[in-house]
Amino acid sequence: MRKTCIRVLKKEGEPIRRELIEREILDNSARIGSEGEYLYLPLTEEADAESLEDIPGNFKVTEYDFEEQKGQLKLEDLLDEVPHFEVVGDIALIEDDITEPEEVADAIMKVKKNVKTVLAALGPVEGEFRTRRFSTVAGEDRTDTIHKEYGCRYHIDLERAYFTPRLATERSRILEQVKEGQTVVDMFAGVGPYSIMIAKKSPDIRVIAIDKNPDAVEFLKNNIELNSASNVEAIEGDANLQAEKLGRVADHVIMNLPHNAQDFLDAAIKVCAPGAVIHYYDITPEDELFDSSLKLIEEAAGRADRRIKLIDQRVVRSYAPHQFNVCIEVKII
Ligand SMILES: C[S@@+](CC[C@H](N)C(=O)[O-])C[C@H]1O[C@@H](n2cnc3c(N)ncnc32)[C@H](O)[C@@H]1O
Repeated sequence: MRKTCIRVLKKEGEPIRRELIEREILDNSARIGSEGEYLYLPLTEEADAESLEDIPGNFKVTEYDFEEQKGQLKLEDLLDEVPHFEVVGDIALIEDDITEPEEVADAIMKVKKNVKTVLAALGPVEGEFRTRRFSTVAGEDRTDTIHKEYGCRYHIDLERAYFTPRLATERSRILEQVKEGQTVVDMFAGVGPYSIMIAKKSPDIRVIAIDKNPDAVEFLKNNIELNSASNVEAIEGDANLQAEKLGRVADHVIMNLPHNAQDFLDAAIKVCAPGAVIHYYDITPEDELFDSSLKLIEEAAGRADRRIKLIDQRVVRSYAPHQFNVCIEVKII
């Protein structure tokens, strides 16, 4: 069957495949095509110019003759309405406001053969450590799993430490910016998805990964071993106190603590070598996406007699109605 699709170099295909899945526009009824150095990723009928906007990477929208993904059962065949859910390792996560969660969980396990457990979130991400509680709706009664992302493996317990697969593309975007010989300070490292992926790029990159949650740091240390990423130094503690001790070592500072990152800006700036880049994440309303956060960064730099140069500001993903997860990147001079 001939379909509209994305043509991308094989070596650059994975982030784009993930992005299409996240945007729910990868057509599962067709088998991904492979010819020479290219992959052909089939698009759903819903894919249009708007849904393809801002996908990072080099690709071309074209047509291709796909083989059908034979006999593949789809969630749409089993459910009147397919709710939003995400998969971490072999665990599917559904929201707590779903009507008939057992029916949804049953359908997910029938269609997604790799899913062994379906958990329903009992509330939003909360508290200092940004964790959530879950109840088991179907399958094995556990909250830990191994998640694979860009060739790295992460052992995660979803109740004990924060993790989302929805930032995979964003993490790879940061990865592109880090060069051999540089030092990265990941101030809120969690179980290590930014730190480990960056460290795996080159043994000549030094990563200092800080987190206050002792459970997250336990998983981070395991994941450093699991991925043989010995160039990551895991530090348990408060990012303000730990960063203070480091001096001006960083070429990149990752501040992935939306809602609260502003409380750590003074320490972040102190850790920046001249010309270092701060990757600052926030959750902001649609009518004020970047300006307030940028002002906070500028004020913090001023307090340290440093100047900033704006490099980039972008929406990473939508977070809630009229609210967005944004990333602001500034050079600290
Ligand atoms: C949104 S999560 C991000 C985790 C990780 N960067 C990721 O992408 O999965 C924020 C992390 O900051 C940690 N955290 C919260 N307050 C902190 C503090 N004062 N110092 C260091 N880490 C902190 C939490 O434990 C949590 O793991």
